[in-house]
Amino acid sequence: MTRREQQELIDKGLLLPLMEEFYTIQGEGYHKGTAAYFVRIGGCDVGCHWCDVKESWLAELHPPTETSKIVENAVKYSNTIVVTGGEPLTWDMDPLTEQLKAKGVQTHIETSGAYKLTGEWDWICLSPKKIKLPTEEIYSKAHELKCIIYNKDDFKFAEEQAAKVNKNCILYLQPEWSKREKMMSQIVDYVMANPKWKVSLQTHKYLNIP
Ligand SMILES: C[S@@+](CC[C@H](N)C(=O)[O-])C[C@H]1O[C@@H](n2cnc3c(N)ncnc32)[C@H](O)[C@@H]1O
Ligand SMILES: Nc1nc2[nH]cc(C(=O)O)c2c(=O)[nH]1
Ligand code: SF4
Ligand SMILES: [Mg+2]
Repeated sequence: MTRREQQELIDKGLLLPLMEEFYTIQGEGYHKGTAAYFVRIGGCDVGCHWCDVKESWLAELHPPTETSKIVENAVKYSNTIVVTGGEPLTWDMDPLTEQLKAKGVQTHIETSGAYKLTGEWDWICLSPKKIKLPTEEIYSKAHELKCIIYNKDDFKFAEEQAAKVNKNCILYLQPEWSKREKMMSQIVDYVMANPKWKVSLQTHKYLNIP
């Protein structure tokens, strides 16, 4: 295949830069505690300084993989597939989710929402970032809003984002991992004072699982 042919398939979402895939327990948010197969797609240019998967950022480092092969493999493990990254919406998610839905599995996405929403999703976890805000369209579609708290200013940003989501969207505050000791007590106080919010922890890190 020439580079140009490869790029055309990537543009169509028929090839995706696959970083890793693993069967684990969803650690975060509404579905925490539920077994799911994770598909991590490389490529992200949002640039969160505290990102816990910076190795995902450069798409070129991850092998272009046939979407059909990703699906064929993933459905062997679980009937819930979590697509994450990197930023999965960097790519056209229509072929991936169309094929997953054809196999009858649940499709979940972890996204910053910074790019056009593609794909057919049973669950959208929107985790907005100040440095590259979500597109307007995703706020009406998100099932959960998961705001990361790194410092005090992040509570204000979380409220601004909560004002934009639909009324059924479940609201979470999740401590940034390296600041968890400092921020957790503030998050606890905040959630007790503002009970529309819930706490989300990265429980997989406490459990030492992927
Ligand atoms: C690695 S990101 C990949 C998906 C997408 N790019 C996004 O940011 O939503 C998966 C989730 O981990 C969160 N996350 C990343 N680094 C984190 C950290 N250091 N502490 C807490 N949560 C983090 C993100 O906000 C997001 O909700
Ligand atoms: N167990 C587990 N749960 C997760 N929830 C969101 C994750 C992510 O990196 O997107 C993640 C992850 O990497 N592992
Ligand atoms: S948007 Fe997600 S993957 Fe990209 S840098 Fe931020 S946390 Fe990491
Ligand atoms: Mg993670």
